[in-house]
Amino acid sequence: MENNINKISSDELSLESVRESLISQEDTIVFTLIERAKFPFNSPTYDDDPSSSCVLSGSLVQFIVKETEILHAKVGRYTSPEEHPFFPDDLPPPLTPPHNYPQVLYPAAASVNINDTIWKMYFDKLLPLFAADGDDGNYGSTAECDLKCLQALSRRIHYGKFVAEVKFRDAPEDYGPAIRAQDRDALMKLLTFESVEEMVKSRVEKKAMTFGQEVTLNDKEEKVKYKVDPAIVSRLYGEWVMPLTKFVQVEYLLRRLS
Ligand SMILES: O=C(O)C(=O)C[C@]1(C(=O)O)C=C[C@@H](O)C=C1
Repeated sequence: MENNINKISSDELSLESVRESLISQEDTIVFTLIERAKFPFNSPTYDDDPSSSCVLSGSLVQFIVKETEILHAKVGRYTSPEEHPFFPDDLPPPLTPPHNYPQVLYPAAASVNINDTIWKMYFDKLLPLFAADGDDGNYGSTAECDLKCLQALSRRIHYGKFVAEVKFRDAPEDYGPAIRAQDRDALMKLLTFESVEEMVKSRVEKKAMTFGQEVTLNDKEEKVKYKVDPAIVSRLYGEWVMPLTKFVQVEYLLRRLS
């Protein structure tokens, strides 16, 4: 079962419980990448200037993400402190009754949303690394897979807010002076654990091997094939997911005492 922070009250929050959630979210990220890799690149999905016969004002993927977020906003998705829309402007209010989320985060956390950066990273850097060249015409399904990847990455990266809150509560005497001095470098140093990062990279590579292994009944098959290159998943974490999670932590902490 997904380790959801909402089931954890503010008092039970610990570095261990938050790290457990990050570990569980790795599975979601690996599975969503595997699903996206079933389709080729399908470049018309990303065409900002679709043909004049098309009534969409942006790309197909923008349309799918925006319209899905409008629907999800109506059912209260973005009232959860774990969820961040990619197109936050003009979202409708929830039609569903409000949910009482535990107040774990400092209120200024709400202003931290780095989905623009995540969007660019996903489409400019990551997708070209793992989507095979080609066009099979399944643009709607492709955009739906992109949406799932983006949501999973955004959730994981913004989880940095919870990690930062725990770290602050565990050592206010260390973090307080750096926050008051608005010293980004000092905060980054305090919250970084290189040995943990190495473990995360190895684990996600192993998960990509385990979950994405092509299964055959031919025992003589010599070379095992993977649906998404495990080295790319490890690189995704090392170059983008963890640095962006740390960036969110710093942004959160800078606002923690304001
Ligand atoms: O586990 C932590 O302490 C985190 O801050 C999370 C995380 C990560 O993104 O996985 C980020 C920074 C640390 O250097 C190690 C790991």
